[in-house]
Amino acid sequence: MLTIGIAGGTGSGKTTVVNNILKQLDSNNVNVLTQDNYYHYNPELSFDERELLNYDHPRAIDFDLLIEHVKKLKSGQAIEEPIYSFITHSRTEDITIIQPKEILIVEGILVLTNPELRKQFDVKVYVNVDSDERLIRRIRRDIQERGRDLEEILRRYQSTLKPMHEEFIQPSMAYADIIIPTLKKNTVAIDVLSTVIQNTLKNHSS
Ligand SMILES: Nc1ncnc2c1ncn2[C@@H]1O[C@H](COP(=O)(O)OP(=O)(O)O)[C@@H](O)[C@H]1O
Ligand SMILES: Nc1ccn([C@@H]2O[C@H](COP(=O)(O)O)[C@@H](O)[C@H]2O)c(=O)n1
Repeated sequence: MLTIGIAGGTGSGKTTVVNNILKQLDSNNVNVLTQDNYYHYNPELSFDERELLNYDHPRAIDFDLLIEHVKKLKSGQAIEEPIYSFITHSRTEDITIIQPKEILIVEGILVLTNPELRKQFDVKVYVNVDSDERLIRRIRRDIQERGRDLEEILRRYQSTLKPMHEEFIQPSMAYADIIIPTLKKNTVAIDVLSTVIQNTLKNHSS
């Protein structure tokens, strides 16, 4: 199995890059694990308490479970991936059963910050976009898709998102094999990654 880690700040375009790669491939051969589904489960906290948590620190992620799932898939076993809701700040009751496939993509802001998880990746990618652009994209997306208002987004940006980005996420770019700038449509980088994946699939089937 070829395992690819894709990191980058919030709003950098990780999900968009993954979707563009999937468009060029037979998606029957590819699994995508999203770090967002591995936020710690905090059922003992109220909604108001969960809303105040720092979701940009590595401690917010259940890396033990994420690493266990990556290892299981790599060893040919199925996993039960949790499903997270940004509306309730919590895991839902649902899960997705994922069967192993030839390609595994793991994407999320913090996936290159954890040494044990990094070891699992054959290719490490960082999507790099400046903070102004990411904040603009985040405001638009969180209002349209994640049920947030401007005040909540800006409060989170100043209190946790920006400091955590500078302390943990941006420095993790140093571990990347490939850095994708997505201020423009970066078709060349997408083509390169898709070719690496297609070549791996060809080598496995020959
Ligand atoms: N190259 C790009 N140019 C303009 N907008 C983009 C680009 N890539 C992503 N976006 C937009 O920015 C927002 C955040 O992108 P997304 O892929 O969800 O980022 P991430 O997964 O890194 O948080 C989305 O609304 C998406 O449509
Ligand atoms: N309950 C939550 C959990 C996380 N976030 C924010 O999501 C961002 C990571 O997701 P991307 O798709 O943007 O990479 C991260 O910056 C958290 O602040 C949230 O708002 N609420």
